[in-house]
Amino acid sequence: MAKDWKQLTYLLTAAASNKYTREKVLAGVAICLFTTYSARKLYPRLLKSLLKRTGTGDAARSPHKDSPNVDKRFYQQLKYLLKIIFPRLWSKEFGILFLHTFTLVIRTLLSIYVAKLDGSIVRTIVRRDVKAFLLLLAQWIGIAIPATFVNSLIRFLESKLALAFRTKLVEHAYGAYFADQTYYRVSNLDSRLPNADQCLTEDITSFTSLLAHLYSHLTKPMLDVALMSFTLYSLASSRGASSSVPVIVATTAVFVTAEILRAVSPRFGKMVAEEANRKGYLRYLQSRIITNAEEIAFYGGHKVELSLLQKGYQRLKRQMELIFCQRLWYIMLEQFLMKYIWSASGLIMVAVPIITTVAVRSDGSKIDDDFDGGVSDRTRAFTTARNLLINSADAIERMISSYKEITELAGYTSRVYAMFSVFDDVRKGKYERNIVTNDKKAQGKKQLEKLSGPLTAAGEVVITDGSIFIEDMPIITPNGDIIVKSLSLQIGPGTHLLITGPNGCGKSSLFRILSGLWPVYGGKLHRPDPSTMFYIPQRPYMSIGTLRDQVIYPDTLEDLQRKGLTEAHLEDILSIVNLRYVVDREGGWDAESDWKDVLSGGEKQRMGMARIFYHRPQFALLDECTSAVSIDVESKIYQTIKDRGITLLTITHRPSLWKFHSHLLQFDGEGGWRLEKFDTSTRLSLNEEKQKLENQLAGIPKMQQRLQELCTVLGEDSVLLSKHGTFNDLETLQEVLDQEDAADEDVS
Ligand SMILES: Nc1ncnc2c1ncn2[C@@H]1O[C@H](COP(=O)(O)OP(=O)(O)OP(=O)(O)O)[C@@H](O)[C@H]1O
Repeated sequence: MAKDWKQLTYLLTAAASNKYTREKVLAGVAICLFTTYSARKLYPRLLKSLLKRTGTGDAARSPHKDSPNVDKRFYQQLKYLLKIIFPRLWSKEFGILFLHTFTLVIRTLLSIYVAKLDGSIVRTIVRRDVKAFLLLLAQWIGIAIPATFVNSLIRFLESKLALAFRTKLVEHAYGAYFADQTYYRVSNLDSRLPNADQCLTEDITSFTSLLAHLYSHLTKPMLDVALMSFTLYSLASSRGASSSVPVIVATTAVFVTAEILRAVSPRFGKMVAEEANRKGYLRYLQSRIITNAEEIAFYGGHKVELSLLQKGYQRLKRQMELIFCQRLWYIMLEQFLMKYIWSASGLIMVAVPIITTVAVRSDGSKIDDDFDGGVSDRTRAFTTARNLLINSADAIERMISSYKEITELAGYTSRVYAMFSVFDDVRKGKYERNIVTNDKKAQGKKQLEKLSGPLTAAGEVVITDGSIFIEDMPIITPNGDIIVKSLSLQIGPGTHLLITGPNGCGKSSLFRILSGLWPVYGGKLHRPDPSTMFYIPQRPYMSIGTLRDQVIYPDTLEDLQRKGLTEAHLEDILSIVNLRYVVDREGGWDAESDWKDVLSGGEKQRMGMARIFYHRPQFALLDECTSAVSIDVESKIYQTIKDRGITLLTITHRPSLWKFHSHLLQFDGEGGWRLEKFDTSTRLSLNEEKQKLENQLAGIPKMQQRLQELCTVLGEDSVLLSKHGTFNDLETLQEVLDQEDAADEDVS
């Protein structure tokens, strides 16, 4: 065994040794050049030529626009991602990579050793040398233990490498996704990343697994080819054969194969990216059903949802089938060229030196003059060479066949890179969105003005200590629609503002701008830090966690303890919103449940209001958040908020809440607005009169219809109807009634 190790070392240092003649060294250099050429030139050439077919272009910011290919852009994107994975040289990831590479080298050396051992065993069999055979067999079994361990270690380190890569990317992605409300902006203000969840989970996993796999699958074959070619060369040289024939045969076989595969390779990168896209869409459809299960069940909407799911699945299936079909013939061709054509050229490579030369020992005696005519030695040489050749062919096959995987990697690289670049852009306030035209959107509504060109957040935003000051600020949707052209108002502490207006006039949008979710596209906005404003939305949000977590959201238990608050405080808060009973009903503060389903609509809204009393903000932004709460509890909650010194900014349609506000901001739904001091009593009496009139007039069409019926039954005309026909609107009716009154007065 020690002898064989010695031989291996000898082979590796042979090039530097002066035992080789000039011709041998030149042949060795030729083999090394061939190996290097295959690994470094042929391969990229193959990739480059493919680019010509698929078309290149410099890195566009959004890879979804162009199909991902193995091109300059792919290398740039990969470089960007590798910088995230390997932030510095001395990192854990580099450590694993180094260990993995070291194991791959060991594996190659072991393969060479095993190939030679195999040849020697065959020779002992041909020579019928039992003692030597048993000795070599013991060596065979002995080497199997480290060899199998190294094989298993390679897989283990590959998985560790993939996990380490994934951890780095996930940490980076989460950091970017949760910075500056990017998670909101990505889906609401930008349309480049429709399935961020798919990118954050599936795509990162696929990318990192493929990257680690490819590292292993490219490094090992390159090492194999280099070391095994050298060993093959030394075997041929030991028989005094020229190395030129094998080199020419091998180069021609590899070059021709690569050229053929280049010409016919399908665009796997593009196909894989599309597959990931469709997977993401299907996932989105499924998650929508889980989120809205109750609503869909009430509507009985399962047919529509099922058909949407089926369509989504069919789209994915079609794409997967396309990839399978392309792979079917591509792999067939690959196998044909690499297994059969290469084997044939391999046999030529092995046979030529053995057939054409006579091996000579260093003392000048011919091996063929041995007692068996040199048969056993030729058999050993053939077996060893064949083993090495099979291993090398296998290695080159793996290198070329991994091109398919590289194109797939290009697909995932493009998606993961796209995710990071969109996160980056959105964080910097650069948004791209597919603009919806007004025509369809504004049916039955006044046409909204639309901004042309890219939207830029040109407004001035200043953080103040306490008041909100808005000057000439437009309210513009992410779609570019100008809902309000210019808004100016000032809200100091204690200015309790009620906001009203028709649906879609921009009430919630004003809150989005105040909270920093939407950019300020013009004018001035001076406001306190968003952390001092607490927004309660129309749809109450329940988090995952305990009952306590629901009240203190988004604080954690540690925050609660740091603030010095106790469960007694929380119980007081729940008493204000009439929810104290929930603590007992659900089994205490530590109870965990699916709160979205466990609490009723009104309970959820009251829980939302409880958060105001826990956080005690300067401003409470309440967006129709008590529509399911009974009026008495609602009044109690509003009064307590005011008593605690919190300023109200309320969107509501309920007159019962008017009395808690001092000012009214009224949007007209056509871009206009009015701000006035709120005179609750006058407004209430006017509202009462309006409702009375509405109730009275609501009966008129019915009365009119009944009058018509009576006329038909009696066969008589009505004075009102004969004069004016039917009343199409209330104005006409009023006119008729006035005329009738005047006529009656004249008569009397
Ligand atoms: N993320 C978004 N992207 C594009 N347009 C949006 C977005 N969110 C809201 N809009 C549009 O902005 C307009 C104003 O919406 P907003 O939610 O402010 O209305 P609202 O006055 O609060 O209505 P409602 O009383 O029905 O709640 C609507 O036309 C809506 O379609």
